[in-house]
Amino acid sequence: MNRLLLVVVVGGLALLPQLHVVPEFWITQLNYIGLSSLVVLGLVLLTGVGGLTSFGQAAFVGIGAYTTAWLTTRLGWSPWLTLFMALALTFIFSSLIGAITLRLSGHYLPLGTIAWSLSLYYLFGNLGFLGQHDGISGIAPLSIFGISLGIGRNMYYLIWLFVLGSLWLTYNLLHSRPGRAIRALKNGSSMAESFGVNMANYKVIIFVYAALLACVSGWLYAHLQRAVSPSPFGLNYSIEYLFMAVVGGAGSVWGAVVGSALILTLKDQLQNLLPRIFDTNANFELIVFGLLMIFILQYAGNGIWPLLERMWTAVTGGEKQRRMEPPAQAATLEQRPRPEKGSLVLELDKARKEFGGLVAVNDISFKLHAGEIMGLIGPNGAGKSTTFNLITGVLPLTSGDIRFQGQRIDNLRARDIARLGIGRTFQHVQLIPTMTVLENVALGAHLRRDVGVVSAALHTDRRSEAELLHEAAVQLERVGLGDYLYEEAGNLALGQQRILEIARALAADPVLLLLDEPAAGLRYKEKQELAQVLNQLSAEGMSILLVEHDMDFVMNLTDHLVVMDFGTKLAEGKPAEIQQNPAVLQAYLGGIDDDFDEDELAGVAPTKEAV
Ligand SMILES: Nc1ncnc2c1ncn2[C@@H]1O[C@H](COP(=O)(O)OP(=O)(O)OP(=O)(O)O)[C@@H](O)[C@H]1O
Repeated sequence: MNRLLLVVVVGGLALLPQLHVVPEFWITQLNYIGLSSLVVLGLVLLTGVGGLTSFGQAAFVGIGAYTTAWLTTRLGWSPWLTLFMALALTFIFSSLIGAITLRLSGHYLPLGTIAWSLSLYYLFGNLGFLGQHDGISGIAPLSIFGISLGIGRNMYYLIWLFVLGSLWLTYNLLHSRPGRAIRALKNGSSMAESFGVNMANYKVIIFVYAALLACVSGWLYAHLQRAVSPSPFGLNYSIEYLFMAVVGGAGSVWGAVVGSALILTLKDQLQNLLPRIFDTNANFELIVFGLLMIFILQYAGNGIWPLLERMWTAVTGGEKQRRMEPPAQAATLEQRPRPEKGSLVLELDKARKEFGGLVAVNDISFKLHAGEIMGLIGPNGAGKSTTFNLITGVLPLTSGDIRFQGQRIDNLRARDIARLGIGRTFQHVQLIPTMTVLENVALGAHLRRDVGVVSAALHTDRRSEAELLHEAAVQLERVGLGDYLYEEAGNLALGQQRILEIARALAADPVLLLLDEPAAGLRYKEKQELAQVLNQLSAEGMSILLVEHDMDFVMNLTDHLVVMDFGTKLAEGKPAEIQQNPAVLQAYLGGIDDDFDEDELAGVAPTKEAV
């Protein structure tokens, strides 16, 4: 949000209760909007950003509310102490169910959240010491420094202090090292894991984070309402929170406030208006909400906030200017030691991969040395990408072994292999399209700094963050994308997106670079520039293994080629030898692949050795 607008919003919020013309009803309404905003903010992170749908947030509100209700009324604890108790309880509970539920994928995950949310709801309603369905009443109001928060106008300040604080924490978190990993969750796990991100951990982290926000909301609710009963913690309310997130804009922190304000205001107005129109007390507002949901999904799939943001930018134009500034100068990240030029970097020994009855990689063996550029070529379906996935740990080997700098890696996970110094790009570009080019590349440097969630949320990570962004900018400059730092990655042409993937892989400071069809979609001049960058990297000692269908590009660039066909190694040697190899010519001329023709393979362009 623009700073000026932020000052206006915060100033307005602070002044509102002081204006006695503002009726008590609106203060109460704003208090409930604040309470909902806290829960919905958690959903923005969990569902909007992380792509994990939860129908159980109201249950966590219940844990916060019941903990303080019971401890203050039955044991006489201070409410401020119960806040920590409620947070601790929610932390333990959400970590446990998160670790279990988040293993589920697809529609099983929302179903799982419904299951435990219903269980908790019935637990609240049936436990005798929690007052069963009558709940607990007589909860004392909060007070700070002798000032009672028993009246709505005072409680308002505390609620909105929590809301603004949570918005700040969440915004910081999203724009940080862990935040980039969280934003990668939605795109599936293989890409981010290839840069060392432990995706399962981050899923649990955002689940717990969202649960803690809901718990705070419940704690505040109990002391505002001064009584708790199970009904506001049921499935209906969880659905309503999700609804608020979608309507407000599940991808942006302010969407939580906008969604909560819109839905609660609309609900209240409709509850007044509809009975008068239809002369009945039936819950017709639910029908209106259903229609509204269809309308929003149809015409503003990302919710209301992005529309408001776009309108504001169009009016002020200020955002554009700020975007032009490159990230601040920062210390250069330290590099891992490079292997001696010519030393053995990668060795595949009878690597084999079977998919059921299909042998996609059939006992392939080859060696790659430091500073060498090796090409892996072959017709479509030859097993090249599968070989890449075996090396990077995305797929497990059926048999054989793979060694990287002497260490066996075929039993390691993708993120552990990334940690050893293997960077990669993907055959089908895997970027986070709504994230800037700079942030996408910074994700590649994930393992080079160790910033945790707490430090990111409190924004004490400034130095590390500046170093990561600086490194990302340096790599983008190196591959020729320095003019696109703040462009959304999804707006780049496909060829540029491939180059962006190379910059991201370089940001990981790899010893070995695996490039899957890097030249696809590039124009002639761009290919030449790419070849120049790769040659320079190789001169610096980087080992490169690339899969490529463009024969001119491969023959000019590589030192060594391995040719695959139907999963088997057909030939291996220098480009000039491969061009003359009868078996290779036969494989390409057999009509298996349209990408090749005889002239192309025969090397119309001079090969690297000839140059
Ligand atoms: N996950 C999978 N499950 C089953 N079969 C697979 C899987 N991945 C790849 N294959 C099959 O393995 C074979 C090799 O595929 P691979 O993608 O490795 O070939 P490729 O040489 O990279 O082809 P292209 O040049 O078209 O990308 C193909 O027959 C493919 O259908």
